[in-house]
Amino acid sequence: MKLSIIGGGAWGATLGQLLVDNGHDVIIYDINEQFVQTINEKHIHPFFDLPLPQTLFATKSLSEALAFSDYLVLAVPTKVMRGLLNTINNSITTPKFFINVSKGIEPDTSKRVSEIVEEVIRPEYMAGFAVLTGPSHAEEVIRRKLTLLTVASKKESLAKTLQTVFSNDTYMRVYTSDDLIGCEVGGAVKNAIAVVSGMATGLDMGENARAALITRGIVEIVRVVEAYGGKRETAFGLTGVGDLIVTASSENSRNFKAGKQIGAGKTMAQIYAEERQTIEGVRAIEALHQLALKKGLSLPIIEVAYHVIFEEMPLTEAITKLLTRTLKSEKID
Ligand SMILES: NC(=O)C1=CN([C@@H]2O[C@H](COP(=O)(O)OP(=O)(O)OC[C@H]3O[C@@H](n4cnc5c(N)ncnc54)[C@H](OP(=O)(O)O)[C@@H]3O)[C@@H](O)[C@H]2O)C=CC1
Ligand SMILES: O=C(CO)COP(=O)(O)O
Repeated sequence: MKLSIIGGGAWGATLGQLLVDNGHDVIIYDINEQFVQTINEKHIHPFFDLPLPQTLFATKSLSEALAFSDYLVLAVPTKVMRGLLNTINNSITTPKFFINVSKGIEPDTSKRVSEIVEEVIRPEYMAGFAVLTGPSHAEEVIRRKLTLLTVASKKESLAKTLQTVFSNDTYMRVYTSDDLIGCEVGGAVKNAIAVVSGMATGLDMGENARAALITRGIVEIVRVVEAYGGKRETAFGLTGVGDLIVTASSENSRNFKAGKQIGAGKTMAQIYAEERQTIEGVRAIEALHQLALKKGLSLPIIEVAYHVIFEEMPLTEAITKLLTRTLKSEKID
């Protein structure tokens, strides 16, 4: 099959290698001239300094990427997603399948990527939508380490096709799901919880506290998944708990590392100045804070992060706020 990857950063370029390993023809589109050159001339991953397949080709031309195939893998940060989709909508001339691999929720609108795609792309050019997500640090997939993902779509046939396209017998096994909402939401909320887990680690609160945050974070994932109309069971699968486990305590996670730096006293401005790569969790915290207000959801861990990051509340004060809430039963409601 032919596929076009839109965004050649850590994840997009890694998926490029996976798809070439699986025997597909791939083009990567990225706005970053240096990334495109690195992929085409040095055959090196732009972030990891590891070899990429010689047949993996990158371009700075969106029209070339759109003309190449009918399958668009959306691998850009969610903050540029709407703008990019508008450009795509103005350039496409044939229907496309959209496969989102980014993880986030749009602040202000509280929209998931599937909703943004549906809103922006003219219906006659929308062949189908799927999300491919789960616990998958690019740092490991690029080294062909064993990884399980889930592909979800309202169209069962599309999910099944993509399951075959992305799976292989050596390091990648893909499951299907019919719960598009649950899968999309899990990936976004776990990033927010990973930031808080990093904060606790940066503050040297200990492993008990981190386990507590991760476990109570699962409750917040469940609440958000259900608030969007997703299934509770999805929150406990690869795209929820699975992705939370891999993100919320890993030095490979940009979200966890950003949280750690906040815990150690850095401001977001300092962190952004030092980190080239996408930190989705901070934007998710803003979006989820707004969602909690709109829908009356109880998301205390995410609220703590919001106070610290967006209202400059000292982290220790935010934690006291969390601990002095009314005592209650552990059950998920
Ligand atoms: N890294 C990982 O392990 C995983 C990441 N993801 C998700 O994938 C998404 C992308 O993450 P990741 O690859 O890590 O991020 P990176 O920051 O590594 O890469 C993003 C890439 O998109 C490019 N880009 C930005 N704006 C545009 C645009 N308008 N058109 C085309 N390309 C653009 C960036 O270029 P420039 O640098 O010039 O801005 C950069 O090359 C995120 O939502 C993330 O949560 C999901 C699973 C795993
Ligand atoms: O989504 C990821 C792993 O599944 C990557 O997480 P980070 O963006 O925190 O690095």
